[in-house]
Amino acid sequence: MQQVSAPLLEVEDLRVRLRTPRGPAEVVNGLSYTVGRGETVAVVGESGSGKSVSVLALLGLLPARVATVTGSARLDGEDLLTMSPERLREVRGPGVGMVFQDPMTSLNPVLTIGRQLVEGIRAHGEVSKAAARERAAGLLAEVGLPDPQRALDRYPHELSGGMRQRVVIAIALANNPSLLIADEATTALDVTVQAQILDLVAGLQSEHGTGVIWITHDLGVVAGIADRVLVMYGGRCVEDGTVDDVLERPAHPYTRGLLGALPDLASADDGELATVPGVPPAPTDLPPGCVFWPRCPVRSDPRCATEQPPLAVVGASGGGLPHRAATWCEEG
Ligand SMILES: Nc1ncnc2c1ncn2[C@@H]1O[C@H](COP(=O)(O)OP(=O)(O)OP(=O)(O)O)[C@@H](O)[C@H]1O
Repeated sequence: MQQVSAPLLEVEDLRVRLRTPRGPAEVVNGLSYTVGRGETVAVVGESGSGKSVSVLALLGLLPARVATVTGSARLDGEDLLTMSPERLREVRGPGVGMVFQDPMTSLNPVLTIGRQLVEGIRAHGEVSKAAARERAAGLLAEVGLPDPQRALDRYPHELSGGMRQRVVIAIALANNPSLLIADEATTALDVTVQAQILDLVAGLQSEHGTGVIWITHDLGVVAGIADRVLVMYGGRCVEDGTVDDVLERPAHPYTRGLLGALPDLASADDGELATVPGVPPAPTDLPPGCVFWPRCPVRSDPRCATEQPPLAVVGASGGGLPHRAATWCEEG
């Protein structure tokens, strides 16, 4: 699905600095991207590249005493980063659905599944309790929970991890959000259930024009659901473009490493992002030039070590969408 009107979400120059015992950590460094209505943007990158922190920052979920967030993130024109906490809470419910890796962080252990779903549904619309319960059971069936009526009366600890994650997904989808943020949301689920969830999300997108940010390590999922891909490294976007551009014609040595396209650089692992030798830079001590320079086998330009490459257009593809990469290396 392609973006047709003004983007649903416009993130501009997002920066997150965390206070850590080892000094300030620049965890997200000038991230800019858009998500169109009905569009899916996959965010990929190694552990620690700033993917989770960047979406937590959008939703005001980082504790203010340790995190400084700057930039802007306009959802339907309204900046999430400067809105009042009350307004943000209003927007988060029906406007943005979130699914994070650990379902227990999203579920209240002392409330039944039904109560949590029904409360979510009723908080944002005039719905009777009975109708909300019906909708809750329907949603649980849609995410593949067996015996949804019975599941409504259970507490989170009575369900398996996979079941709990499906409940969290049902809650996130309950109000047909305009934006869905999923952070490794289906990683722990088996492939059949994962396929079911991805279908459900695709249905929501075509019916309601939901924009999706999908953080994943799974290249099969990226290839299957993403319209565009954003590759993060060291808190920066090092490459973005349509799914075909990034997966078929990766321009950044880091992306090529992740895709196993640089045989010296990476070892591919069944459908997962490949493992690139070496470790990412500490966010308290980022290199002055290209953020990937210390691990890069290409280093074909003298500026690699000293000057940070801008995210520049490397080619345009179908629909005129740019393919961008932040590298000095000619051959990528
Ligand atoms: N509460 C925190 N305090 C200090 N540093 C943190 C905190 N949370 C995250 N970080 C640091 O921020 C950086 C980015 O972490 P983040 O979780 O966003 O990475 P990620 O790309 O989402 O990784 P993963 O794929 O493992 O979820 C890491 O260096 C991490 O150590």
